[in-house]
Amino acid sequence: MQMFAPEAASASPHTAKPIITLNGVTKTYGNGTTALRDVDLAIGQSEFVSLLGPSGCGKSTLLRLIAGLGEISAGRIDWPQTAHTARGEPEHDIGFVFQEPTLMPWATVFDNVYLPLKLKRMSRRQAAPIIRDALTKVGLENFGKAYPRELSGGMKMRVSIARGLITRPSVLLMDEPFAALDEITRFRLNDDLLAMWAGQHWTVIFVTHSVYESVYLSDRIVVMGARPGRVTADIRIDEPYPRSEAFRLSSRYNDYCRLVSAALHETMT
Ligand SMILES: Nc1ncnc2c1ncn2[C@@H]1O[C@H](COP(=O)(O)OP(=O)(O)OP(=O)(O)O)[C@@H](O)[C@H]1O
Repeated sequence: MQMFAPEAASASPHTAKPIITLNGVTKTYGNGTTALRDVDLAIGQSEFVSLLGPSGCGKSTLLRLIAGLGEISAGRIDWPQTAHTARGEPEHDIGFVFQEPTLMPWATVFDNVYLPLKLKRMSRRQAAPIIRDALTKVGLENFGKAYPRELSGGMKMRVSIARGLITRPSVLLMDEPFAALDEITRFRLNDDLLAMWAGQHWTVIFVTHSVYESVYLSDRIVVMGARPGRVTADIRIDEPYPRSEAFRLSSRYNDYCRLVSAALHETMT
């Protein structure tokens, strides 16, 4: 595996304690497909990590296993900083945002965002200020009463992000959330996501196919290769936040994109 580490140690979050560790994680599906083999990875608290790799290299599988959806075939995933229930299950809150906003079409924006709190048995009255705050953060404060069919693709994705964040999770898992959006909307949501992350500093694990998006957003890019899915490079984007259009237009951004593209190319050939 290639490691691209910066010369100088940078301040947190790079030096943060791991919040999730994967050791020798292997996943073989019932049909015999080995989606992941021997994945070792430590995700630091408050890191913004992108998983980048060709189609079928196991990015979504990895995200789902971290979310506790599906059995691991070998190896282990640990949450070293998290308390455990009496049954040994980690007590962490995870937010999940999918590529499709997956909103309930019959429910208003308010009710869509309310769902995770409702599942936690919080009353509408108690939840209302929390939902208003979340909708304000994603720029939809005036759309609580709207239905999904009345929203653009970007707005639906904002609702999905508000719903993913409503329980104030310590880890937000995002599976190609902006892949279906046009470039302008995507850039805007990239900026909004970074602004929210700067305020809260949850840990983000972000799956993408886009080198450009991963370099803009992440402080670390984990490149994966296929057949079997494994980590082939771990690249730090040692560039301060907040990031802006100036970073996107800078030569450093270009250099990082070239470096990451080369690592991706290598894994595919
Ligand atoms: N439920 C399943 N049953 C059997 N095989 C599966 C299942 N889910 C995924 N796979 C296989 O596991 C491998 C990894 O799939 P996964 O969706 O994790 O990759 P990915 O990197 O997220 O792909 P993409 O970028 O195209 O979304 C693929 O070969 C896929 O066909």
